[in-house]
Amino acid sequence: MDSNQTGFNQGLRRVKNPERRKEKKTDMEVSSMDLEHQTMEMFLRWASELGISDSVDSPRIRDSCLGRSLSVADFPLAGGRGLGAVRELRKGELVLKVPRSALMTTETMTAKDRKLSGAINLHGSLSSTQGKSSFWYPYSVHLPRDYDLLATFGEFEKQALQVEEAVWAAEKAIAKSQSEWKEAVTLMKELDLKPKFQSLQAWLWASATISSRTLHVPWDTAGCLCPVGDLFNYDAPGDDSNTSEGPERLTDGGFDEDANAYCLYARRSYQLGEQVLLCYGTYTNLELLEHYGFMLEENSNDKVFIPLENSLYSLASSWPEDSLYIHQDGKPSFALVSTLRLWLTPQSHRDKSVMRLVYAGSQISVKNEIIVMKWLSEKCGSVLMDLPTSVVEDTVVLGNIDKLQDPKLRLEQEEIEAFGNEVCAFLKVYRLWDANEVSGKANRMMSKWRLSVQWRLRYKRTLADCISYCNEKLNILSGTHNGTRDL
Ligand SMILES: C[S@@+](CC[C@H](N)C(=O)[O-])C[C@H]1O[C@@H](n2cnc3c(N)ncnc32)[C@H](O)[C@@H]1O
Repeated sequence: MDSNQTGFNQGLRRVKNPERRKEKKTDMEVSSMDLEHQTMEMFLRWASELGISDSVDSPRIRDSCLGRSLSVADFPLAGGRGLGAVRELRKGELVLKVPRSALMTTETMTAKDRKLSGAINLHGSLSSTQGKSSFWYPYSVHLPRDYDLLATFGEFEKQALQVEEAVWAAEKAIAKSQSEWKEAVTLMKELDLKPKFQSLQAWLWASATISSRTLHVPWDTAGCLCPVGDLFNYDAPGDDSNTSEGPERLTDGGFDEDANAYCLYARRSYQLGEQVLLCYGTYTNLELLEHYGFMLEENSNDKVFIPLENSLYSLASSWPEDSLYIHQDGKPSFALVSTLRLWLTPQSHRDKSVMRLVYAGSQISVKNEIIVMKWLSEKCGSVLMDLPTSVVEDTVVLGNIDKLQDPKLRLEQEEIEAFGNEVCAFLKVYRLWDANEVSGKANRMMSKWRLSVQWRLRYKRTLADCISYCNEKLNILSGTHNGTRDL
């Protein structure tokens, strides 16, 4: 966000962004933006009346609950709509307080909506927030219309993930949503929800809202929806988790019993205009996709798993299977290297001194280390070779998806055909070849497909970086190896 921007309006800002498309907006786009702006103002006033505030001073009902510390703004490259700092913020400073009565939990839902008093089920409750007469309407009108969580992926987007582990995660998420929906249909009928709220589509929307927006509260395992507090976009926890200031909090806030409110704090210092981010927890990119519908190009918590031999897993009893992975920067995990060192040592050589070295995380011998690095490099190479497309091809596909999504480009059929097999297959699946315009649904599926390609590309880059890491180690080791005797 640019600190010289204009248009500041009661905690709601329009930001100038160089990445934003520069084309002139159509009348329809302008009026829908104005409407969004108006309903956002209405929402921020409503939130202020409920005592939500970004100011430490005693709450006084104002025109907006924001404007003292934060403002709503658009961050197209980091989560879209989010909250920006309207002044310099210090690390640890309280930036938002949401009183218990403003949190949407099963408890507050049933208190404010008598029709629901028999149903202790947040899924059902969410659908009933959508009517204009609902107490929660000013909040629910700003919930996203569509989500990109794995459970919402179609067959094409699921297969586009390519990597077995990821395809399987998507399959599991889709199957889980469907079976939960089937179980809930009876309850939804009892609630007499309108048929459109009983559909699988509505269920997916409600589940995704809960998965991607609820915060933990101690009294309700379902968690809570936290108006305004759920506008913070995500930042991964840093590596500085054990600084001199003590361990970094995994989530930057929580329910404070004394204040009887959900309190959110600045996790670091922020300059005026910067986006203020919240850490929702520690997630790999696949987990972010599953629970939140996005991923990070740079995520220090990302883990890349490669298929390993069963005999290696059984040997790794000291380390859980999920500790055998490659970090996003290509470095193999401590447990993976240690297990490989042992696995690649002949059984007859696995004496006490070798075991001691293995558990201490030390190299057994230069010769063994060379075998380990060669094995890992070859393994990553063969995983990459077995995947249907390469890093270069995926980069091209991503660029082509961006072109397809660009409304300014009116592409000719021949141009699109030249985009290659995957693009053509997508257009065929969604019957877009003959369509004059890309429908809303096709656009939404394109965003999910883009995420799949982005995820698999990040996965492949990590494997390629692991090969470089191993080769660098091998260079150093072969120097050592030539100069010394084997241990
Ligand atoms: C709690 S909401 C945050 C506010 C959200 N941007 C909004 O407009 O309502 C969480 C969702 O925001 C998006 N999001 C959050 N952090 C993001 C990030 N760093 N990059 C991309 N998308 C992000 C994801 O869609 C996620 O499911």
